[in-house]
Amino acid sequence: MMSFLQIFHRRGHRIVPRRFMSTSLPPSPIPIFTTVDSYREWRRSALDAKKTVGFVPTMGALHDGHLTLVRRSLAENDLTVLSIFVNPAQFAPHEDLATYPRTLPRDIELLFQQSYTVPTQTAENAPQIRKASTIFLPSVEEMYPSGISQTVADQKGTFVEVKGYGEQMEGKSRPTFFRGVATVVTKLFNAVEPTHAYFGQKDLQQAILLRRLASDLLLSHPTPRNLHIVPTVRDQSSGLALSSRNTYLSPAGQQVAPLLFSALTVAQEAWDLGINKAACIQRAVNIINQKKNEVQVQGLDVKLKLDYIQMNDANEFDELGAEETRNSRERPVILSGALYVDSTRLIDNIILGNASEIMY
Ligand SMILES: Nc1ncnc2c1ncn2[C@@H]1O[C@H](COP(=O)(O)OP(=O)(O)OP(=O)(O)O)[C@@H](O)[C@H]1O
Ligand SMILES: CC(C)(CO)[C@@H](O)C(=O)[O-]
Ligand code: BAL
Repeated sequence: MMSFLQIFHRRGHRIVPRRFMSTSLPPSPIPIFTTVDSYREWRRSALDAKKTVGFVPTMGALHDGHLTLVRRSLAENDLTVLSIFVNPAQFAPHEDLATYPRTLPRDIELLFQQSYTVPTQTAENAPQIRKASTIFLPSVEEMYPSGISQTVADQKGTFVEVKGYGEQMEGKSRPTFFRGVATVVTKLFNAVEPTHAYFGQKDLQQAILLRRLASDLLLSHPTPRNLHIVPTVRDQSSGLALSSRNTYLSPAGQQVAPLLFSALTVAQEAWDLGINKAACIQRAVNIINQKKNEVQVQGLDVKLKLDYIQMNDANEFDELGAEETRNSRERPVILSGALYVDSTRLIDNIILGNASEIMY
């Protein structure tokens, strides 16, 4: 049987699948597949070799949040695949599809730096070091053979909707977002056939909705149980959740961006004291308003606009009633928010209650 590397052609330190020797790709020590067919050839050999495949879907512009998902996958799977695809269907026509950061050469470099040393049973065995196995980098045409319009009314072809779970929180502000995400992730799962898949808590509604999708569509690659959610990685000193869109922030914007997490933390503290939902959220809103005043007094060149702060059931996503307290809820609650810092929309969340019911 051919080894994994035998199906690639080596040229210097660049390794690309034989079937795709494009000059438009940057040099990469990690094999890059740009078509589903070529990826499937690799996937078949992984299947024959009975290897488990961990999958980390991304839109690129990698940071330590993504890399934490990669490291978890490396630790839990024989092979790890990372996809980079900026999915037009999840961007509304007025959103930032055109300007979304695209940093492929740096992404490849960062990914290649990640490794996991498999613990060995005996001192004689040489330690096995795992690194990412492949990057799946499809074109828009590859992912949307029927074409794709960002305007839902103009779309033709097959789309996936998770009804009842995409209208709250993020879905209220971005009504077509989860349709786009559910559609592309279904396609990615079909193409990549992962044993395990890894998503970040920063986009918690997305990850829980995708578990629902895996359950409703009876997926086996991955099963809902094998769709994992990894805690949000934050800037150590400010608490700001890492996000590709943070690169849009001006210096003044970077200074105030940790505000969203601070406001959520204040609401969490109030909730833990037994204070009701409406009052918890009011305390968080007060923190934001206070900062708006400070910004004005200090003459900082930055505009803040709160989109929402909400509390929703972590399974059904129904919004909590104003009078509810921690005593009225047995199951975990998502405390989440979105804040515009100038035109950059930042999101964040904290799980209230038993997070281990969700975070696995
Ligand atoms: N700070 C983070 N901690 C943990 N996971 C994260 C973090 N940021 C992103 N992820 C996860 O990485 C995966 C890919 O996310 P994506 O490529 O959209 O990056 P992003 O930083 O979330 O970008 P954006 O700025 O567009 O929200 C998602 O599952 C997302 O939840
Ligand atoms: C899951 C995802 C890769 C689908 O495009 C995207 O929404 C993201 O990066 O969170
Ligand atoms: N991380 C979520 C991707 C998006 O906002 O489009």
